[in-house]
Formats: sequence, structure tokens, C-alpha cells
Amino acid sequence: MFISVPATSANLGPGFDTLGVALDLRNEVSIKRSRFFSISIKGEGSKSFRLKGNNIFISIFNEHYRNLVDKKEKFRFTFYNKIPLSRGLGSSSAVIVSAIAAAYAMAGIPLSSQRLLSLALSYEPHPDNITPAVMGGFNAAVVENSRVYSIKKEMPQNLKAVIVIPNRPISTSHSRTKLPRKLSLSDAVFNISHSSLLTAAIFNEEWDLLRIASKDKLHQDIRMRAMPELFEVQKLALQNGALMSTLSGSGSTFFNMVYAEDAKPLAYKLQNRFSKFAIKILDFDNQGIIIEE
Ligand SMILES: Nc1ncnc2c1ncn2[C@@H]1O[C@H](COP(=O)(O)OP(=O)(O)OP(=O)(O)O)[C@@H](O)[C@H]1O
Ligand SMILES: N[C@@H](CCO)C(=O)O
Repeated sequence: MFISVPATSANLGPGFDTLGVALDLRNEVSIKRSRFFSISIKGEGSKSFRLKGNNIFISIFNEHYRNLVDKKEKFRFTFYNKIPLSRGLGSSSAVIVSAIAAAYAMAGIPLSSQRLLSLALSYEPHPDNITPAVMGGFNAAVVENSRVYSIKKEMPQNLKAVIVIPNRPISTSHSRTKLPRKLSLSDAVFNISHSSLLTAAIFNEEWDLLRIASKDKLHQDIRMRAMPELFEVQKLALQNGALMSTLSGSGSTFFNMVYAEDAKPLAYKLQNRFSKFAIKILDFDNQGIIIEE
């Protein structure tokens, strides 16, 4: 069986823990029944002993498979990872949703997207990465009583993501502990209004509103101060055609949305200025998770 799942960029500025979009950069896994357990990792994480020895895909897969099928079986897992770890591109979310989906597929038990998201919430309670990873496209998502309520917008072909991937990680779980527990009323209203306008502008394809709508007062500045060169990345991107330029999830990656014709010139300027960072031009993904028996 073969599963493929896209990277995701969450928050998109003011949409903390609710807005996210899928990118055409995928992790793939092949799973075969076998007489012996084996794991092989190619690409991102291939040199990590931790990923080999204590792989959360395997533990989540086993947890669900053993609940579904009452017999001991062994599998051969081959991972082809393109999503960098701890870079704010939804690597852990991709693992969570693909491991659960793989367990149900191997057990031959149907699993709806809705049910997959509900099961994934127990590993990652914010829906802004797992939802676009499953559904594809841009999604606004909220959680109520352990259920994800979301709406999806397919992203057009004439827009690209130019992502700047620093050579240093930021752990989501650690950076969340640094966020304020309380917000002033004016900052709360700022994020609610900007997140609402951002969502409406994307659904209405009014791309020139994104620059204003993507401002945030809740989490970005605190996180970017851990890697101040990110302020320079954002400034350069907005000066060179970015429709919006936001910290991807908890970072360290910076996400820039541009018209297709502006992607290469922006990537060239960013690579020249930040030679130690990786720059990728990606299409948006509108498919989400793909499961092939
Ligand atoms: N491709 C993967 N395969 C196996 N385990 C993974 C993979 N990606 C992440 N993990 C595990 O998930 C946990 C969180 O990883 P990571 O720091 O990448 O997640 P994050 O910071 O939540 O997400 P992001 O990748 O969006 O920054 C770590 O224990 C890591 O080992
Ligand atoms: N909303 C989450 C996204 C993590 O990718 C956070 O900012 O912590």
C-alpha cells in the first residue's frame, strides 16, 4: 500500500490554530506485509537514529492497527520524506494523518476524512496543519467536542508559494510555551478581524488584500525574535512581489504567496541574500492525502 501526504503551512499570520494551506511537497510511505519488521527512511530524517529507533509513524500505525485487527503481523515500512522536520511545514501532522489512514487501509476498514481528522486531534489538538494535510487546499478549521469543522478553498494554478527554509529548527511544542496566555482586547480584535478578512479575501480571490489581512499580533513577533533574520526575510519578500509573507506554522520556515510570474525573481533575491537558507518554489496542493491500496 502507498500513502502520500502534503506539507502544510499553518496560521498564515493572524489565523493562529485555524487557517492553513497545503503545499506540493510530499512525504510518501510504502507499507507491505512481511515476515520481518523493517523500516527504511530516504530523504528528510534519513540520518536520524531517533526516527529509526522511535518512529511515531510506526507507533501510531501499530496503535490503530492492533485495535482494528486482532492478529500479530509484521510490516515493511519504506519512507520517502520531502517535508523537512521542525521547520513549520507540518511534518509531524503529515505523519499523524498518514499513520492513522495507513492502519485503516491495511485493515481494509473505510475511514472518512472527518473521522480521520477526529482521530488525529488526539495527537495534535490544533486543526490548522492536519486539516489541509487531509483535505488539500486552503482550509479554515475549528474544533468543537473533538470534531473538526472546516471549509476548503482550492488554490489557483497562477499562485505559487516561495518558502524560505532556515538551517535551524524551531520546535512547535516548545515555541507554544512562549506565547502569551492573555491578549489585550485590541490585539484580540486585531487578529479576529485580520483572520476574517484573510479568509474572505482567499475565498473571493481578492489577492491584493492579503498583504493587509495577513498581519498578526498574537504569535509571529515573539517567535521571529528567536531568529531575527526572519524579519529581514519578510521585509525583502514584501518589497519584491509577495502578496503575503508569514511565519509558516511555528517556524522556522517563512511562507510567501506570489503570482507565478513573480516566483523566480523573488526566489533569486532571497537566495542571494540568505545563502545559508533553502529556498523552494512550490505549487499549492489541492488533493490532500492520497491512499493507494
Ligand atoms: N517524517 C517524520 N517521521 C517520523 N517522525 C517524525 C517525522 N516528522 C516529525 N516527526 C516526529 O514528530 C515530532 C515533532 O516533530 P517536528 O518537530 O518536526 O514537528 P513540529 O515542530 O510539530 O512540526 P513542523 O514540522 O511543522 O515544524 C518529533 O518527535 C519528530 O521526531
Ligand atoms: N498553530 C500552530 C501551527 C504549528 O504548525 C502553532 O502555531 O503552534
